[in-house]
Amino acid sequence: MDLPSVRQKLKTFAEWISHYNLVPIGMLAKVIMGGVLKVNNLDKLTHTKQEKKVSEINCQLNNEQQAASDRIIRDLGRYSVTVLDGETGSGKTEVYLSVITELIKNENDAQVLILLPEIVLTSQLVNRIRLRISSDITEWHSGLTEKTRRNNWLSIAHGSAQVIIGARSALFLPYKNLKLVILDEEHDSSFKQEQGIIYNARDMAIILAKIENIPIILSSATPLLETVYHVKRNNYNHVKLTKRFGECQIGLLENLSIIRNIAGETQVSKVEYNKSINSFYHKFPLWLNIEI
Ligand SMILES: Nc1ncnc2c1ncn2[C@@H]1O[C@H](COP(=O)(O)OP(=O)(O)OP(=O)(O)O)[C@@H](O)[C@H]1O
Repeated sequence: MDLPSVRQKLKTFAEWISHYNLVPIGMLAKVIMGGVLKVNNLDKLTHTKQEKKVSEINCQLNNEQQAASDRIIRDLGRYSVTVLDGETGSGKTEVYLSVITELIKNENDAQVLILLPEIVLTSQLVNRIRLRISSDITEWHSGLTEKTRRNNWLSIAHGSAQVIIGARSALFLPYKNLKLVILDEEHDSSFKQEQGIIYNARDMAIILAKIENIPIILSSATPLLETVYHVKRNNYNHVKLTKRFGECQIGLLENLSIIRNIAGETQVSKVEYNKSINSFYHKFPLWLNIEI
């Protein structure tokens, strides 16, 4: 039977997680096997080979997005953490999709992992990417049937799956040639797994990138304070999108970057602005002391 072997880097990653999160390595082995390798179903371990067909992205980036994409592409090929910071609707997803296409264009066998905080976001993004760059997107989350799970796990291990979109546990898959990790909505607390194996997938994704010596992109409209701290210390690269794409409007002034932007463009009166900022400051006092 043509079963993939476990790469040393995956073992190193599992050992690191086990040590850091005080988790028995056996429990991690089970997650790595993805519920796929079972003694009584070895005969079912065959998979449909995926056709590699990531194509040119059919989207023209604006100047700011293009500059962001170019900046990230410059760092492909080695470990780096880049914060892709831009308000909702500024086109962060389009930027990282263009990075993915560029990467796969240059390296035909490269695999990319996009980690999302919620399963429900997975299918939305899968549909969007299918329209944009490729029909072969591989999903990984608890909502898959056993058969799909088996097929996807094997495609990932054999390297025929190229763009993998998943929830937390996708971190532990046996990638053959992982070259880029993207963590979308990096601030989302759902990246914390609080049952069974307790870990923070956001932090562990950075460790995975470090061990694999590959770049990781942290995408967010509201980066975490610890992310802001690392940007200020120059530990992370910082790429900023300052404009929403097109002229779409957002209903509520709930986000500091929106409040700032509106103040900058003086679309609201000073009194309204001060009222918004004071109420925000009341809720999140630390934010206002940190400019990035
Ligand atoms: N260069 C572009 N060309 C065409 N459409 C674009 C472009 N950039 C962004 N858009 C469109 O603008 C909308 C918002 O873009 P996108 O989802 O990439 O933003 P985002 O910053 O990732 O948003 P969120 O923070 O909600 O994840 C989408 O409908 C997207 O298709």
